[in-house]
Amino acid sequence: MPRFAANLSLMFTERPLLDRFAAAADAGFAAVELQFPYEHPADAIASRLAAAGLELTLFNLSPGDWAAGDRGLAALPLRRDEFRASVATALAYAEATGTRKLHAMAGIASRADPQAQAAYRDALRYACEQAGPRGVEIMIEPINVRDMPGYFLDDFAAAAEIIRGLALPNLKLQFDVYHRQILHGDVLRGLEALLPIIGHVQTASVPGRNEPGAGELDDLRIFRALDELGYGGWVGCEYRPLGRTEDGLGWLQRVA
Ligand SMILES: O=C(O)[C@@H](O)C(=O)CO
Ligand SMILES: [Mg+2]
Repeated sequence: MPRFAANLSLMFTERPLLDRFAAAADAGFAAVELQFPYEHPADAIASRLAAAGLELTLFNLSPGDWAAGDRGLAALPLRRDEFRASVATALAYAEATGTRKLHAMAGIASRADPQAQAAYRDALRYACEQAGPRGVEIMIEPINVRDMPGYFLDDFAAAAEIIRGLALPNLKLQFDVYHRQILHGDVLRGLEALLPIIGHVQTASVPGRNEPGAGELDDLRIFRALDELGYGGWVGCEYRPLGRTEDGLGWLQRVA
């Protein structure tokens, strides 16, 4: 079975963020991921990771002003400077926390807009150039537009075309099984076809985005397929527990 990382933005939310690291370690996780770490100084996160003996596998670049509706900056031509600043901030956090994967969210824009397309490619080139010498990979993740209406990158084939077209050694696909199933289905064939460009995988049941096994897919079969395909990375558990986080970890014991 693959190795699982708890997503501390959605799991263990019964406590403040900084207290979730110890809770994840106590529950048996060796790694965690985060959506946005920026409310806390990087060294505060680093010391909680060290104290809990955890690896931080991935977090996102700043998405802009989430409360105002921003969902990333990469495809927004007028936010180029802000995007570039977010790369520098994320790389400083990555260095402090030993994180090797960063997800660059695209933003709310149309893929049919040539200016958005050009901005996106320029932003990804810039982020990869900055991240490469530091041993960091940049992820792009197709997100379903039921959850995020108007999101630029809502198609796995489009993401693959961008990654293959840019041909940057540290630009990879974040394959979130939850989004894949809602957008296209055909999860196993998708994993198989896209494996060479996959840099990170995330899981949640569909449609509720809860514990693996709680939805319409055979999530355990998907985990086995990841193993069979030779995926050696972490699987981020980006789900909202149905009840108390610890009470919903039976699926993890079953796959361990
Ligand atoms: O799937 C998601 O929503 C996340 O991976 C993310 O980073 C954006 O919220
Ligand atoms: Mg995701």
